[in-house]
Amino acid sequence: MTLITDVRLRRILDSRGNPTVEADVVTESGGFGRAGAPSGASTGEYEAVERPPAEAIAAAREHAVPRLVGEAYAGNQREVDTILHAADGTDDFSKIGANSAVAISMAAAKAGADVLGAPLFQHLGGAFRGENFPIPLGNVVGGGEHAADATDIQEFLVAPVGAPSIEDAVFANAAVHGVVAELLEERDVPSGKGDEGAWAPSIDDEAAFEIVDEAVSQVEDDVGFEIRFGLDVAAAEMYDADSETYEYESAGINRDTDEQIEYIADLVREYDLVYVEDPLDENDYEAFADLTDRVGDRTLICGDDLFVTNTDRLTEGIDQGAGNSILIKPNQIGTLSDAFDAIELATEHGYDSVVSHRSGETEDATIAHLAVATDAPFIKTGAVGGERTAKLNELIRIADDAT
Ligand SMILES: C=C(OP(=O)(O)O)C(=O)O
Ligand SMILES: [Mg+2]
Repeated sequence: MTLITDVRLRRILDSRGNPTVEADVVTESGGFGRAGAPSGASTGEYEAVERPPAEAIAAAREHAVPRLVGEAYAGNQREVDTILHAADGTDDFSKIGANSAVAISMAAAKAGADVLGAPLFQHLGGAFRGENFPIPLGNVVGGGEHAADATDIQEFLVAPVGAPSIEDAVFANAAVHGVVAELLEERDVPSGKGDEGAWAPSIDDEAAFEIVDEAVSQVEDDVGFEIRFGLDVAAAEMYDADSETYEYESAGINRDTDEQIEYIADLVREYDLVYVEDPLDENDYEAFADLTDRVGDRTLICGDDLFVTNTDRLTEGIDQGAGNSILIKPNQIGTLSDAFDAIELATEHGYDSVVSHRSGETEDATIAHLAVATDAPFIKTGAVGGERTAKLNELIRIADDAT
C-alpha cells in the first residue's frame, strides 16, 4: 500500500523570498505527502550541505528518485532515508542536497501516515504519543544574522514553562510579543521585524533584557502561570578566531572565552534564564563543558551549531560534558531518521531535545509532529508570523485531535 509510485520536486518560495525545495510523494494506494525544506541563515559550519534548489532538485531527480519509485515503501521511514543516503553517497548530502533529502524524507513520512490514516505524530511516534506537548520557545526580540542593526544576541526566547496547555502556552508567547511592542513604543524605539518575526529594534542587548524581562512579568501577572525566558546567543557568529574574542558590536565590547563564560553565567543567574543556546563557539566543546559545569543544574545549555543534529558531534559533547540539551533541525542532518537518532541518543544520556524551525521557513508543520512524536520537552518555532504559526497552530490541532 505504501509503495512509492511518484516523487515530484519543485522550487517554492520560503519566508525570506528565497527559493527552496518542495517534495510530493505519492504511493500505490493513493497516499500523498508534501513537505518543504527550511533554510538557515546563521548556519553551523558542520551542517549537511544545502545546495541551490534548482541543482538539488536536478541531482535528486537523477540519483534518488529512480531508487525510490517502485522500490521503496513510504511507510518504512528507515528504508526511505537509507536510500536517500545511498543515492547521495557522501556523508553530508553534498550531492543531492540536504534540502532535497529532507523534503523527500518528510514528504514520505506524511505519505506513509496518509495511507495508514494516522496523524503524522502517531505514525512517527506510535500509539502512546499525543499526550505530552513541548513548551514552545517564542522569539520576541532578535538580531544577529536575522536582522541588521539590532541586538547582538540573536534571539530572546519566551518560555511559558507553567502553561497548563499548549494553547495557553502559544497565546502567552504571542502576548509577550505584543507587550514588547508596547514597551518599545513607550521608549520611542521604532522597530521592524527580523526573519523569524521577532522585533528587531536598534538597541543593545542590555536594553533588550530589560524590555523582555518586563514584558514577561506583565504577561505572567495576566495569565497567572510561570513564564521565563532564554536566549539563542548564536555565539559562533560573534566569535572572531583571530582575536579569539566574542565581538558585541552594539555594545562595543569584546569578550575572551573566560569572560564570555562568566558573562553568560551571570545572565543565567540575574534573569533566571531557563534556556541558553549556543553561548560559545561551535568548535569549543571545552568552554561549553565549563559553562555547563557552572550553571547546567539551573538552565538548559543547548548546542545548535555545536551539535548540528549530528550523533557523532553529540557523542563528543556527551563525552566532554558539553551542554545538557541539543537543538534538532532535520535539515541540518538531512533525514527524519537521522533526527530521530539524535533525539534518542540525547534522551539516553539525559540531554533534552529542542525541536527547531529555521529562520527561512515554509508553511510545513512537520516539526510540530516530530516534537510530539518524540516527546521533546521544547520546540523552538517563533511566536508570530504565518510560517511560524503554521507549526504553533498545528500543535493546537494535535492537542484537539484534529489533524
Ligand atoms: C533558527 C536558527 O537560525 P538559522 O535557521 O538561521 O540557523 C538558529 O540559529 O537557531
Ligand atoms: Mg541557534
